[in-house]
Amino acid sequence: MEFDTIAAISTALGEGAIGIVRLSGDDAIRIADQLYSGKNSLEEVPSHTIVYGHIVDTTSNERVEEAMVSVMRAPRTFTREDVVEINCHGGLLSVNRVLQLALRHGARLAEPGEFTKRAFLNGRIDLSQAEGVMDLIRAKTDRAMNVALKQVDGRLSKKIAVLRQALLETVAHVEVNIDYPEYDAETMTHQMLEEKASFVIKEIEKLLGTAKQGKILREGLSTVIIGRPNVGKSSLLNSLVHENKAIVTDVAGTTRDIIEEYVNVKGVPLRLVDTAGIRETEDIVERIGVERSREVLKKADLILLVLNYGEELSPEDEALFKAVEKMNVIVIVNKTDVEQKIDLKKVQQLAAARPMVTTSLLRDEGVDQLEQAIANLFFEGEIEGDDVTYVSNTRHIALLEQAKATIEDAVASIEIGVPIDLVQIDVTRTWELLGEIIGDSVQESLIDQLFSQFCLGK
Ligand SMILES: Nc1nc2c(c(=O)[nH]1)N(C=O)[C@@H](CNc1ccc(C(=O)N[C@@H](CCC(=O)O)C(=O)O)cc1)CN2
Ligand SMILES: Nc1nc2c(ncn2[C@@H]2O[C@H](COP(=O)(O)OP(=O)(O)OP(=O)(O)O)[C@@H](O)[C@H]2O)c(=O)[nH]1
Ligand SMILES: [Mg+2]
Repeated sequence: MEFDTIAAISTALGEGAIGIVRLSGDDAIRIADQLYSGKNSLEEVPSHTIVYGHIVDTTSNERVEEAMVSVMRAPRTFTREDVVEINCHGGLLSVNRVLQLALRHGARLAEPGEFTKRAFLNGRIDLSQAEGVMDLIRAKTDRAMNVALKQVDGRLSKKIAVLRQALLETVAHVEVNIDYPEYDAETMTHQMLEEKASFVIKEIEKLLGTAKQGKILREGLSTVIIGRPNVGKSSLLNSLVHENKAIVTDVAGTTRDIIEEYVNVKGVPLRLVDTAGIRETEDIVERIGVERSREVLKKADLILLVLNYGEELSPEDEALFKAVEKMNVIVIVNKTDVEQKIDLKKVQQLAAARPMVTTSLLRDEGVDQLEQAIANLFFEGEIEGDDVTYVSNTRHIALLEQAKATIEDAVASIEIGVPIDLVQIDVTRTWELLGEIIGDSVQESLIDQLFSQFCLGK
């Protein structure tokens, strides 16, 4: 495909040792050569070499920068187009000046994600790999990074290709039977179609089975701290974040609204939410906070329920246990440094099979056990093996679910004896839905939207 030549700063904006201006497109080398002054013209240097020289403002004939310039000719490049990377001194102004010069000489400022988009449009990577690139940039833990890296490598793409091939074969088979009945092609019987379909269903289920963990790795585990006023919820957030983010006081009702923080707990990324203590309240501001607390509660993946070691269990505490009955809960009994009033046996009963940890956040005790409990809950016995292909992207999950429903429709139709050429419509649709994951048959507007979420220069 042919596009215009784009340019952008591809390194983080700010001061750094080196900043890179990247150009891609048919004119990349010609444009860069106009700014470049060195031993040879860039048009003459062999592909995939880096050369030393200066960047010159031709209007004033002034040396703007000292640079190393990489020249990479298509198609063995990130975008499959000619690519030039100008490595400048990493001050914000100098990198910007070089970019401005490139734009003046005919390059167009790239849109966010446009380099990666070209890698996709030029067929070097498919859509799920491109989405992996974005996840890679955003990954907050090593595990999340490994998942993204596998996706960039095309692990998911290959799985999808196998399923689509199986579906395509059945469709082709039916077509041959319909169009050329005189050929003695083996008739695609209902049973054969059903076998292929159940293979596809099983594989989709396997992929969807990884979705929960995959999504957690990618987006973070939505974790909500709840408990009566003053039990130490905000102190807990601060301990896990290892910073004082939330205001802690001895006044019950200190936290009025919701505080959110990202933390990495032994490889598990948490989106940690501190709430206003859930209780009946007269204060109208606080009441709004309490209502919002109840709302976030509904969407949580994990609840940290905090109790006070120095107080007897109250009906409110028991109500909290009830409110989170069907959820993932870790019970934390805090303030073990004060005199015990709580009945731990009773807590154990209420906690049932859920993990329970005692802490003194004041003395920084028990936090490690708590972190271990969180990690165990999500990775015990299921540390990812190399053979697991995680599905972590909401778009992919939705498409897999639709594909599964559609192929299940096909199976249901087979079972009630619907003619095979009608069943085939569902099979074809399933093939299309799976194709959307890798970017086959997706609309241009969706592609634009997906890539626009990237950073500038990627
Ligand atoms: N300086 C620099 N570093 C970078 C990038 C970049 O664009 N520039 N990348 C940008 O994200 C990443 C590397 N990703 C890349 C992926 C593929 C190709 C590439 O040229 N692929 C060719 C084959 C190259 C070969 O085998 O020699 C291809 O697939 O056809 C380049 C970079 C990270 N580091
Ligand atoms: N003795 C003792 N005090 C603690 C401990 N953890 C927290 N506190 C104190 O308990 C008080 C309340 O702590 P917060 O973290 O603000 O409690 P909270 O649950 O967020 O309170 P609200 O936001 O008002 O609902 C503060 O004075 C803390 O210093 C602990 O382990 N031992
Ligand atoms: Mg608080």
